[in-house]
Amino acid sequence: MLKVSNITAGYGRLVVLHALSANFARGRVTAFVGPNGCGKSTLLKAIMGFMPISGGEILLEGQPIRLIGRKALARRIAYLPQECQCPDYMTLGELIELAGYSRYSLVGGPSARDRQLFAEILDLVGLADKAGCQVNSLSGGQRQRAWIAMVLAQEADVILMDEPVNHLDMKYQYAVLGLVRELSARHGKTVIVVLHDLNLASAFADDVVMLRDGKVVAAGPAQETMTAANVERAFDFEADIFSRDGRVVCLPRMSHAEAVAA
Ligand SMILES: Nc1ncnc2c1ncn2[C@@H]1O[C@H](COP(=O)(O)OP(=O)(O)OP(=O)(O)O)[C@@H](O)[C@H]1O
Repeated sequence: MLKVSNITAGYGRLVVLHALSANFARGRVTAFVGPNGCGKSTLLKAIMGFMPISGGEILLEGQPIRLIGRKALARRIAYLPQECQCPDYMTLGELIELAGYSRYSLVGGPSARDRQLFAEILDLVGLADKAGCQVNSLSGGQRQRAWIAMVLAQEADVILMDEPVNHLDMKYQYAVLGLVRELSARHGKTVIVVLHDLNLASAFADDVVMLRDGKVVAAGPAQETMTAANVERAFDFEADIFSRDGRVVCLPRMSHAEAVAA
């Protein structure tokens, strides 16, 4: 579905991604993990065409992304950046409606089907009673769910999410990632999600790509990539890896006292 082939990209003279390659199949969830500054967000921005790439190619169903117009791309890839903002006056209902703009005709707004979809999505993220509220008046976690609803309302086949559950409590972390996983499995969405929590990555992603310094340290099914050796290579951090109910669990070896001393 989406193929990142040997891409090199960065900011001015700073090269962040070094000949990085990764494949994303339809209907699979891939988690990108890696230390701060290793290039996870940069990769998502490069896929969206928000920054030039100096080498390599990004292909969506075989077509170079750089040749796809912005509106056409919005119908096919939805992107949730790390930081989202909207004007104070905007309500949640308006935000969701805005997300579907690439589907509307020039004169018509959302169709009855669109409105039905928006209501279902708000229900899914637990904000059905907040459609009339200003987005900026919601709590941090509610606002994050509002942004997630916005991305889902775009109805794109590929969804890119940069740390989508950072502000959420445990229940909603699981609810949101569970929902994303179900969308992927049931509707064949290709999902790429940047996560910091390796245990969430192993619980919800089919594949994990571990990055360090803009290069891939390991890529593949979570069970295979999340090994103690790979975690140490990527993060310079010692952890024990356990397997529970077919899911891998990562537990830092370092005690609180050792962390303070380090
Ligand atoms: N707009 C920018 N201009 C210049 N350098 C940037 C810019 N954005 C990011 N960088 C640099 O690019 C590198 C990779 O940043 P990026 O945000 O992709 O990392 P990340 O893996 O997503 O990090 P984090 O886990 O902290 O969110 C860092 O060295 C960062 O300082």
